[in-house]
Amino acid sequence: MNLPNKLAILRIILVIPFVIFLSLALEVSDNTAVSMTMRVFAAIIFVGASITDYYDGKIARKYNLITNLGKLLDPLADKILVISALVTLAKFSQISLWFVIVIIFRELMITGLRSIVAAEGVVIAAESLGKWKTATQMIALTLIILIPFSFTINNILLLTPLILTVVSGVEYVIKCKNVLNK
Ligand SMILES: O=P(O)(O)OC[C@H](O)CO
Repeated sequence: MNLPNKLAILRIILVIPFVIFLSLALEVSDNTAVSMTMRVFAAIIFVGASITDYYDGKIARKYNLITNLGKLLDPLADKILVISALVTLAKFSQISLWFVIVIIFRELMITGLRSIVAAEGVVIAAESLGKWKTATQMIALTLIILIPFSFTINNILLLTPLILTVVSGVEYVIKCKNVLNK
């Protein structure tokens, strides 16, 4: 359990206070001081957790701490964080449930494929498109968490991450298919 993996675990643990603050913010009206304060707390935790995503990879590469556990844990922690934000926002009708379903479907499918391929002895780490997908998801979600936009604007903000989620998902499916066909 090296530092990058500990940071990924921290990202998972931070989901608990994050969901509590975001739910509290959305339960009260959109523009009260209480709601805005809760939004700011939720956004700070979300951004903090997202930053650990940037640093765990950087530290792992710099200090040669890349492990198979890390290659699986890092994307999993990102997915847990992003999905927790999406589900909470959908629960309070802030974003389209269909967007959430598509993203969860992709994330579950890729995690499943990663495990199947890992059982064959091949570990598929995050690709550049997958990293962009996660980065754009985190940026769009930070804006949606922090600012009480309308339902339509929230969904427009999620369009780019949604497209990258699908396209990068297809890229992984092709990669896994090639590994399994070998
Ligand atoms: O697209 P994935 O599943 O490889 O996830 C990418 C990671 O979240 C990048 O840190």
